[in-house]
Amino acid sequence: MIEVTAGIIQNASKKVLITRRKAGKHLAGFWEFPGGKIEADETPEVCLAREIMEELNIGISVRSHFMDSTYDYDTKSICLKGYLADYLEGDIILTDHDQYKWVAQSELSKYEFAPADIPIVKKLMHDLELPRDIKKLKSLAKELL
Ligand SMILES: Nc1nc2c([nH]c(=O)n2[C@@H]2O[C@H](COP(=O)(O)OP(=O)(O)OP(=O)(O)O)[C@@H](O)[C@H]2O)c(=O)[nH]1
Ligand SMILES: [Mg+2]
Repeated sequence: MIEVTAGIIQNASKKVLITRRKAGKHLAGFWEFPGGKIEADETPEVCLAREIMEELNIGISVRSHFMDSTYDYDTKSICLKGYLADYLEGDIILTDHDQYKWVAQSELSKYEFAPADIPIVKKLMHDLELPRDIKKLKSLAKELL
């Protein structure tokens, strides 16, 4: 099982950074949360910050673990470790990707993500719906009281 970190990186306006894998790479053309393989003796947090600086030239601050998603591709099995992170500094320079986008969390389902990412996208969309459900419950409770 290959352990891979993936950053759900948010900017000041809460948009999330997604990147598209360039031609020649495994899963070329699919969108992903940028990151990469964890090296020996590296924590996921250190790995993620390193990969993001190497691949995108930006500094981030890793906030917390979000969820893991395991997926068996034909040639390899991957444990994708999703972490929430904040954008800090730097202008994006692409090396492993041919496109990047800052997107609202509610728009994530419009993009074709790598298969291992789908559960992470689903959870991000689901978490977004929670506050709305709580509001509905509150107004229902008021009506009943
Ligand atoms: N970084 C990243 N990799 C993902 C995601 N989803 C997913 O299936 N993968 C797969 O995880 C594997 C390793 O990721 P990677 O190619 O970014 O690893 P890396 O940066 O260390 O690159 P390298 O192997 O070219 O040195 C790839 O097969 C990639 O397709 C994702 O959201 N982010
Ligand atoms: Mg990578």
